[in-house]
Amino acid sequence: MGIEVVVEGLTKSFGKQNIWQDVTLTLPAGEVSVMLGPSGTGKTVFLKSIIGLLKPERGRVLIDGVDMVNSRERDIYETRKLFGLMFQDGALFGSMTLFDNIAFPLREHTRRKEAEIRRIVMERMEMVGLVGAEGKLPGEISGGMRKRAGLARALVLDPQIILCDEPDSGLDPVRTAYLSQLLIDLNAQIDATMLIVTHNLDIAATVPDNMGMLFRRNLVTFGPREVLLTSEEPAVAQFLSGRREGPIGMSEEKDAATLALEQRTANGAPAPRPRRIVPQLEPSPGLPVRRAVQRRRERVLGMLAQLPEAARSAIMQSYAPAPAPAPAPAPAPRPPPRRARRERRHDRPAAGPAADTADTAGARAAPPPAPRPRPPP
Ligand SMILES: Nc1ncnc2c1ncn2[C@@H]1O[C@H](COP(=O)(O)OP(=O)(O)OP(=O)(O)O)[C@@H](O)[C@H]1O
Repeated sequence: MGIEVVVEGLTKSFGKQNIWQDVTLTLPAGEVSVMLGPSGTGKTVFLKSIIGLLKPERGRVLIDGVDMVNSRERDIYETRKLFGLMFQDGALFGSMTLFDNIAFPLREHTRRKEAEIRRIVMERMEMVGLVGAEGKLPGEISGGMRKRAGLARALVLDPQIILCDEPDSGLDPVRTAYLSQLLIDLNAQIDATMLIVTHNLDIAATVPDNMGMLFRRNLVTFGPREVLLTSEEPAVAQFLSGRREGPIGMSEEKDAATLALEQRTANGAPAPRPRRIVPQLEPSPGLPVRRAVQRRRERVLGMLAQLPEAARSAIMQSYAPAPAPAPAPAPAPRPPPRRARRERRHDRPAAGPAADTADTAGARAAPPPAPRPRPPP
């Protein structure tokens, strides 16, 4: 099972530029979380801080008892082996085949024999649907395949925490939909804790158990997906509806004058689209159920009283038992005996739709016998 990641009071600056401050959240073990936020709000910096590649000046990131900010470098290095990283561009070595790229962490960090490495690499390539492309160079394959290769490489060391930085960047909507399914399928198969940074609203709507958003140097919110998806917080609502009207501007945030002008002219702006929570993706048929689902259910129901009303009702709806299937239609009445039928025919009014008897209805419902398939010429 994946490992819980506890972030407490994390603050990161580069010189005088504060990126975000006092970020506190927990990535629940084995669940999938998404971090949203306009460009430049420090999502990548957040991922790098979790894995200990960047050093925040305050706060802690606790993983299995190790603080990735303040512990000894040796402990941080060891704990980093629990992670799988998928970068925006796949970060593949251009001169190596996909096989060698994916095998790279195994050859670098383990003493496994080549036969064992081959088995693991081929297994991961199968998981991401790349079997047959082992000999290709990154430059010879599509962007979607490069992403999947990056994901396969992130998986070879059996990570318990997977960080994905904009896995959808550069992908068309169809490939993005496949990638969303792949992420859920992976979670079902390996039960790892996952954090995905993305701008993609389809991924955000269908993949995660939990969601958060960074804006204006703060974590606006983090919690069960329903909290963010029903949030009335202006920056969240604007981001989710992809509108220009709201506090998010071209350069991350608007100044007060622009916002005031916008509010004065708000009457002319198109009405925001109503928001609807779509169901979370299920693993593909044949895969195990996600073990995180039951754990999350218990966790979320336990915190229900502390959540806003809209989120509470969305959660209750999602956990409501599925409606019972509609009752089977009553069997058609049996045709009366022949004599009675003949008598009744005399009473019948003019023929029309109302004259639909069990006989005719039955005749209509029975499809004509299907023609037998002809053998091919
Ligand atoms: N090593 C660094 N040194 C100085 N500044 C940095 C460094 N890394 C990132 N930054 C700055 O931190 C800010 C946040 O960058 P980051 O890449 O984390 O944003 P992001 O939210 O991931 O953006 P995007 O969605 O566009 O990828 C930016 O202003 C960036 O210039």
